[in-house]
Amino acid sequence: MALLTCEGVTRTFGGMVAVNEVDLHVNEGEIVGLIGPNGSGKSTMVNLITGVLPPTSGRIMFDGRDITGLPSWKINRRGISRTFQLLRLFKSLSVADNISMPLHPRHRAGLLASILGRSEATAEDEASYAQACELLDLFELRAFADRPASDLSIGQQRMVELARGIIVNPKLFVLDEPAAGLSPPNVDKLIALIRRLRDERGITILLVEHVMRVVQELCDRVIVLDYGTKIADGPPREVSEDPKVVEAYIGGGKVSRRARA
Ligand SMILES: Nc1ncnc2c1ncn2[C@@H]1O[C@H](COP(=O)(O)OP(=O)(O)OP(=O)(O)O)[C@@H](O)[C@H]1O
Repeated sequence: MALLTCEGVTRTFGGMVAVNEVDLHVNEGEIVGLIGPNGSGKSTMVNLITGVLPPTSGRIMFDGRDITGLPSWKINRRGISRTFQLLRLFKSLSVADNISMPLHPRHRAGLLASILGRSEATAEDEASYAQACELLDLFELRAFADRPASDLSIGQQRMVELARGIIVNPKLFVLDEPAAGLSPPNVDKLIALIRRLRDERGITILLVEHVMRVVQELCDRVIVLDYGTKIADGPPREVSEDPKVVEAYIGGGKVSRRARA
């Protein structure tokens, strides 16, 4: 069953069409890759799905409801979580605090009570800390719970970003280039971890990724964008042999192709 459906989704910036009439769906329990040359519209598509940007036209349905144009915090509450291309950790905060941060606005006691140090806030803080530690066990980073995020390597920081994304128990987790800058052993760890998120926690995954090994090994299905238009949608092996996809990549992305034009 489709958890996410985009119908005729378009986004323009001035006269430039970044995403052009895209139809796509992600089924419950699937790991779907969203790929394409530089500038093909992947990040814009992610921003439209997660409410960072409203579409210019088209409709986005999630879990049976229309989420088109909702702000990102509402979309997050409906069950879509995401990571960003650039790491967004608070380096001086502890690893556990970074992971539990998305829980705080949801707490009954809220930020003010937390500042005033009321006991209800303390109980919720303890519960958040325990949840963060449980995820740190899963990510094999438990020993770092109380250390500042700045003590972590880039690979470990990416894991912390993933943990922060799933602490709210999303139905759909959208990952924007999670393998960027990772060493090959860390890419292996990432692949295993994302698979566990789906298999053990039932989280559906939409993954933007340039590292093709991740896409080939992990994805059930791959959607390809080129110049904002969907040009392929199918199993990874089939898509990688599709002449339109080969041409899009050989064409080299927006810089060289627009220069050629
Ligand atoms: N806020 C914006 N204002 C104007 N143009 C934008 C904006 N965001 C994206 N674009 C343009 O939209 C097009 C698609 O960009 P987008 O970042 O979505 O592509 P991408 O496939 O994610 O690229 P990359 O792989 O390099 O991250 C590009 O031509 C980009 O310059």
